[in-house]
Order: sequence, then structure tokens, then C-alpha cells
Amino acid sequence: MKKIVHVAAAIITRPDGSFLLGQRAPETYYTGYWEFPGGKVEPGETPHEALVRELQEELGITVEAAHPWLTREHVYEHAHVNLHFFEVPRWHGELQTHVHAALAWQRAESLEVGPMLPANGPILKALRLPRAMGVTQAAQVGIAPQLAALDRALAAGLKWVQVREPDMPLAERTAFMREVENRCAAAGALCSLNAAELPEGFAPARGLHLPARLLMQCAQRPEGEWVGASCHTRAELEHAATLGLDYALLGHVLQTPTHPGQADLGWSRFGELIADLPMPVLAIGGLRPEDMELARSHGAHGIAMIRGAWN
Ligand SMILES: Nc1nc2c([nH]c(=O)n2[C@@H]2O[C@H](COP(=O)(O)OP(=O)(O)OP(=O)(O)O)[C@@H](O)[C@H]2O)c(=O)[nH]1
Repeated sequence: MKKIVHVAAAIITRPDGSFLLGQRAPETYYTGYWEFPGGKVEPGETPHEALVRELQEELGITVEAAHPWLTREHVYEHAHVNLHFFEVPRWHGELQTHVHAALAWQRAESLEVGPMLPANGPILKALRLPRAMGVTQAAQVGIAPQLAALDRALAAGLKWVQVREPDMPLAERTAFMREVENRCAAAGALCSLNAAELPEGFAPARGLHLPARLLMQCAQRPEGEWVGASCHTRAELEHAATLGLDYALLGHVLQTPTHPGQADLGWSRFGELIADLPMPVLAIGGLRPEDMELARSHGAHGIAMIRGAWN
């Protein structure tokens, strides 16, 4: 078996959502392929330290903030790599091309350069996943007020909705799910339907969301463009990773009236539980839009909100 080589790689982002890619120079493996800037972790370094050093060496920039995001393994013919991806939202300095043949700012949904290094396909898919999920609560607030709140949130830019309505009667649920799917599609937003609540024969258009109980019963990834799961423990997160799911939700991070009596994880435990997973994890539980940055600084891809999404 090949020795595992640890690599730190950076998703250097701009406020408009684009990120930086570099084209590999001649006389390296995979010449001409595109990658996220970064490189090998040297003995005695943490991946974070390696990232800061590599970005200074390769691009001449100084990192101001780097948050752990995903860790993925890939076996190449030349190496078995363990890639530690960080998000770098803040840095300063003039970008220079010290090792790459070219640099390009790109967007995951409309990549203009290629080919990417083979290990990076799932990374590009993960970068297409929106950062904020709104979870419906129509059984509590009423169907019409929920749909009105959905329209307002979609108009304000929400790009991901989970229909979660365990208390809604089946007869109303089918029509409600279709309605939310249609409104999301019209707004270019992803709609995920909760797998425990699907009426007989109802197939989600794009997104399927597994509650933890169903996740643990799955031996393979259910079909669907976007499949994710709710998790509360490391074992559940690892099972979601083994199935190759696209994302997980982990909570409850803060106290929330929707799940009274359950202990909250807090941010530092949240960060420990999601360390080194290969898929994005969103924080859930008592969160509001203003918690986004704090969540991401603890390694979250983003946040899922029930009440917080609709006000
Ligand atoms: N920097 C970076 N490396 C990546 C990415 N994806 C990916 O599979 N890798 C792999 O991780 C390793 C990065 O190591 P590196 O950049 O320090 O080394 P290298 O292969 O250029 O050559 P070297 O041995 O001369 O340093 C390579 O095997 C590369 O193929 C990525 O997005 N960014």
C-alpha cells in the first residue's frame, strides 16, 4: 500500500461566490489540470500551517482566515493523498503566479476551465450546495402563511428548502410538497423532501433528505440528485459519509423550542464531531442568518434554520 500523503488545499473565495483555481505547470504530475492552490503538509506541520505557508509560497498572499471544510482521500497512481480542504474567505496581498501556469476565478455551477484533478469532482459538487437551508414549519404556522414566507425568502435569495412536516395530514402533504417544489424550481432553488414523510409513490424532483433513523437503515445511497441526512452523532455522520451522501445536518447546536429537553451540542463540540468528514455538514438548531459566519468558522458548510429562515 502507498504511503498516505497529507495535502492542504484552499478554496479561496471572493464575496461574489467565485473561487480561485490554478493550472498545474509543465513537468508535474497531471500537467495542465486545474487544482485548488495548496500542497503537501511537511513533517511537524498541521494542515492549517501548511496551507498558510503554501499560499504565501505559491501565490504570494497572506491568509487572514482559513476554516476547515472537507477532507477527502484519493488514490492516484503516483500517491495516496489525504486532501484537507479549507475555505479561505479573508486574505491580503497581490496574487502572483509563482508555481501555476495560470490562475482563474471560477464558479462551481459554470466552470469555464478544465480538466480538474480527478479527486476534485466531489469538491465541485459540494461547492454547488447552497449555504443556507430553510426548513418548513407549515403545520405550526399554517400552509398559506408558510407559502407566503417561502415566496418572500426565495425572492430574498434563499436557494435551499427542506419540507419537513411530520404533523401535516397526508392528504394536505402531497399538494404542499408539490407546491413547494414548484415554487423552488421557479426560483432556481433546491427543494429537499423528507424521506420519512413521502406519500406512497411520490418521487422527489431533486432532493431527498433522510432522518437519522432511515439513514441508519440504508445499506447504500438512495437514488437522487442530492441526498443528505440529519445526524446527531459521529456514528451517524460516518455512515452518511460511507454511503456517499452529498451533505449532512448536525444538531442541535443551540437550544431550540422545536426540540425541547434535548441537550445542545455547542459550537466546539460541533466542530469536533464534523472533523475530517468527506462531505459538507450544515449546523442546525436555534440558528439565525447572523450565525452563518460563526458556523463556518467551526467547519460548517452553512446553516439550516426552521424559524430563523422565515422572518
Ligand atoms: N494543491 C492541490 N493538490 C491536489 C488537489 N487535488 C488533488 O488531488 N491534489 C493532489 O495532491 C497532491 C499535491 O501535492 P503538491 O502540489 O505538493 O505536489 P505535486 O504533485 O505538484 O509535486 P511535488 O511532488 O513536486 O511537490 C498531488 O498529488 C495532487 O495531485 C487540489 O485541488 N489542490
